[in-house]
Amino acid sequence: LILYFKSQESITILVGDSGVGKTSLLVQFDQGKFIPGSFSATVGIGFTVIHPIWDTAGQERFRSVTHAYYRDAQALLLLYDITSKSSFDNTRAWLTEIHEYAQDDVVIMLLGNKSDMTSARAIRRDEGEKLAREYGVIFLETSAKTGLNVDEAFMTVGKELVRRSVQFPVEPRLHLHDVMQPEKEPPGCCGFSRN
Ligand SMILES: Nc1nc2c(ncn2[C@@H]2O[C@H](COP(=O)(O)OP(=O)(O)OP(=O)(O)O)[C@@H](O)[C@H]2O)c(=O)[nH]1
Repeated sequence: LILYFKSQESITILVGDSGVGKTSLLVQFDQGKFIPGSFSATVGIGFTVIHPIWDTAGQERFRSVTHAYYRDAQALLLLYDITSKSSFDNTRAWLTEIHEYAQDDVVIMLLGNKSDMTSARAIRRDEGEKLAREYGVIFLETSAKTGLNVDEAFMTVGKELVRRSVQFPVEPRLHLHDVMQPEKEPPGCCGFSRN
């Protein structure tokens, strides 16, 4: 699970089974490139200076830590791997957990990742669409490898957050300086004003 802090003090987190491509998707969005191979296990909560990202590696033993973060998320990207039926089946459990711990008005997006792997596909696009309809969430198929729909996914979430903030303005719940070490923040990073 990764926490991704973006402009306007919105917090987006990526969730989904291990290996579905959460880190790869974020790297593709952030740096516009695909770095093949698994990322070395990020233990506990890590930090990258490029953008403020917390990565808790999506491992079971960190679950209690990650539950606390659901509360502060304005948006959630829930990923499955289109070549892995179990990762797709588990999205229901993730959605249950999200509904239990996240805010009621959180923006949720279901992403079928690795859509470039057409010959190994195990989940049809319409199965993803159907699940998304059932839960009333937005759906896209993405590829962290080719970049397909990666920007669109983050942009769609951003637009939805703006739309909702116009309709239902709320005070930000978590300030960046509550969770970041000031000396690690690059000047002008992230469009936040510190107050
Ligand atoms: N072909 C293809 N491979 C991908 C894609 N996204 C990720 N991968 C590969 O899938 C593997 C897992 O990707 P990660 O980004 O580490 O997955 P993760 O969800 O962050 O995994 P955890 O950190 O264990 O939770 C790596 O070998 C990636 O290179 C994709 O869109 N297409």
